[in-house]
Amino acid sequence: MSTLEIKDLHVSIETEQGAKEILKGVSLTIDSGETHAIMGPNGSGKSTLASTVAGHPRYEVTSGSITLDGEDVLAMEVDERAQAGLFLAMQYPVEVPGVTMTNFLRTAKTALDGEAPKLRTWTKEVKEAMAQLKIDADFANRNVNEGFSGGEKKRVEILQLELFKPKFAVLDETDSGLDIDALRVVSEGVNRAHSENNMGTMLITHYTRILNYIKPDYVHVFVDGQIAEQGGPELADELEANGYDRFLAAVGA
Ligand SMILES: Nc1ncnc2c1ncn2[C@@H]1O[C@H](COP(=O)(O)OP(=O)(O)OP(=O)(O)O)[C@@H](O)[C@H]1O
Repeated sequence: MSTLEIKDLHVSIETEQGAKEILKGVSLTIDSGETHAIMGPNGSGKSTLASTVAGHPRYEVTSGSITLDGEDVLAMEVDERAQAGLFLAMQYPVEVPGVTMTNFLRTAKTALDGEAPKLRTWTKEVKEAMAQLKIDADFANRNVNEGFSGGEKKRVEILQLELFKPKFAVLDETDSGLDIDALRVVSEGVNRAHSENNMGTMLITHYTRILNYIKPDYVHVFVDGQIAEQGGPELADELEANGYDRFLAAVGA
């Protein structure tokens, strides 16, 4: 079993007015196989948490720690974090002109594993994963995310998740912009990664709809750079019914 542990994390960004603290002491422990949903109002710092775990240079960790099985994640470069088993699916996946999906997937898999996957089994695996995610075979020859619709980009993120087999995934608003069918297909991909690889997940979302498909073990309410409350799936239902008012009032926002 693996553990991703975030302890009393404080993160600032540099603005024109000087340093601004966005995360104000976040603690969260995710074990293999667990799904933790993070819900919170706009601007509360959810994406900042995701980007900090992934190692985005813009975010400065002023105190606290992130460890993966006791190893200091904050001391790792971005590629080392991926090699250690962390995966980030971003709110806005980037386009990579001039690099086909086929080349990208194989190059990334080689970099992650330290050796090239066997061509015959790999090609079969990619084809099967694409079919399960209902991604047309033509996409293999297209440049990464170039001209992909929002929903297509999200499917391709989950394709990577299934092929790269990370220990932990951070999914930042993977449900945004998905139609009902795509939401189901994408959720099934995440669920497969759970059951087949015992992946742990931090799932950032605004809507409880995705939680009908990907069942969270824990729900954390994120307000003003902190976790205001944690509970089980019933907490998501309360948020859906009542919004964030009671949590915002508690921090005086
Ligand atoms: N360059 C910047 N200058 C000032 N404030 C910034 C800058 N970058 C981020 N922030 C602020 O950091 C806060 C946290 O943003 P973040 O994207 O992490 O929130 P979020 O919870 O993911 O929001 P959303 O639900 O809208 O995606 C926001 O108030 C945002 O305006």
